[in-house]
Amino acid sequence: MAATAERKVEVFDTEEEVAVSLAKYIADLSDKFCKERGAFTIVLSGGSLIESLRKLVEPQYIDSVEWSKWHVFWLDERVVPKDHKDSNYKLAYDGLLSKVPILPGNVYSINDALSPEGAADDYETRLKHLVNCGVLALSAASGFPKFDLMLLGMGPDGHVASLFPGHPLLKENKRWVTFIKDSPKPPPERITFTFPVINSSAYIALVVTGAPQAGSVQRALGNGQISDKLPVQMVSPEGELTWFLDKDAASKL
Ligand SMILES: O=C1O[C@H](COP(=O)(O)O)[C@@H](O)[C@H](O)[C@H]1O
Repeated sequence: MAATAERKVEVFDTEEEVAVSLAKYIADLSDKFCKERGAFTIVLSGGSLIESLRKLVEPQYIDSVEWSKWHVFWLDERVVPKDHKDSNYKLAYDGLLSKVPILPGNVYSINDALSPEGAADDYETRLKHLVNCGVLALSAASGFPKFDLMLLGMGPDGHVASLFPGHPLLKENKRWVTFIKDSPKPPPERITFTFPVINSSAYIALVVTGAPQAGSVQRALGNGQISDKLPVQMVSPEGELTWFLDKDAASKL
């Protein structure tokens, strides 16, 4: 479905250098899309990614980024209350959103009062509404929503979003947002964007730090021929894919 991605791999000595470079990358894309279309649609993951966004709250970016034009989404979310320790929304709110002047109405968190099925349906319906009102673009190539930037993390097992190795959801090709009730990583109930949505993105940053991830990074970026693809190997956007790795994550390359 998606055209072959333009892929860049950036390796930094430290996670601190990853965070510095990532902040500039995001700020530059924000500037580009705010100028081009008057809005910037950015998709956050949970996990270690949020800590790596810490440089965005420094004065240099607080004062220059057009935060009021940001529209913030989640690649995946755990179906727990928003104040629960496992909530990806809470993680992002505490680490970033509470510290920058993004309009509350432009932060699209899930309805945590619904079941996983209901929350996935509700999120997909809200995305369709945002396409209809022009906030969210639609990919002419795939017919799925085209976010300006997605920030992906990767688990040690090679999962991205809540799309886990060997799970049937890897093959979902109709839904924009779906749900899982048997996530191998707790908590079990989650909603997640599907691969057709991920791969319709204009830009994707895959941010991976730490030694436990090195084996999956090697499988994804090394030369070995392995027939069984890890979820991370299925990330192939219409636009540009950039890996941000620290030395530990890249240690087996
Ligand atoms: O459960 C999740 O895990 C992945 C990876 O997290 P990390 O802490 O290993 O970076 C994360 O990207 C996803 O959003 C989250 O729900």
